[in-house]
Amino acid sequence: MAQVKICGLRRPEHVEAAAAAGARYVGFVFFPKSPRAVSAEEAALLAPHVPVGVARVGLFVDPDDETLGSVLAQVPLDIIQLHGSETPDRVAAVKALTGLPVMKSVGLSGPADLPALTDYGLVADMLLVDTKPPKDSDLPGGNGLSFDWRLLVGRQWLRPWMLAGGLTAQNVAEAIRLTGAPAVDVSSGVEVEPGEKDEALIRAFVAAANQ
Ligand SMILES: O=C(O)c1ccccc1N[C@@H]1O[C@H](COP(=O)(O)O)[C@@H](O)[C@H]1O
Repeated sequence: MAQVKICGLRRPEHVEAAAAAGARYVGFVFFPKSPRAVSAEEAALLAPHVPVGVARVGLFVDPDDETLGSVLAQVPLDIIQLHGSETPDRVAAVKALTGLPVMKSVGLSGPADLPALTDYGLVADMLLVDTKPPKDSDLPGGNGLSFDWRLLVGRQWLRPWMLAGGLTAQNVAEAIRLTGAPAVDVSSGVEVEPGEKDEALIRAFVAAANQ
């Protein structure tokens, strides 16, 4: 049974649906270019809908210290997700600045990308193994694209990790079976259109991940 993170939540009813379905993490996207972006003020209104036992993850893309400080002053977050081109040194600096665990994304398209998981495993608290974004995409994640999961077969890293990238209720069980992922993260796979989550799709995803 894999743990589930539902990312890119923007409405209280979807936060509650994710938690009720059994998600262990909910994600708020602080990246203005995303169709799932929320402001700190909006996230502050969502946070009280997250029950105890469910972690509030703040997703940032190459944030500066001021952005992190401003969001954290308004929103009670449990984990910082860094989904940009942050270096290992920057990951360590964000941990020190915020005092929170940091989950660092690593985009994969082939075997040459795998060593980054070892490098970030030395500093990040968790790893998020995602699909490398297409070169012409405005979004470094949340594109609904999978990578070849066979890249991960038999591999282990220094830190707990999550699998992401193009997961849906239809493919998540197979992705977990193949990779042994202890946790999975989904955004566009539980949406009816970019940025619009759907409660039935959320429930179906969590059920499929728990098969
Ligand atoms: O969801 C977004 O809009 C987003 C924006 C910028 C960086 C990351 C983003 N989402 C993360 O991307 C992966 C995969 O998402 P998907 O399921 O393929 O849509 C996931 O970790 C999200 O947290």
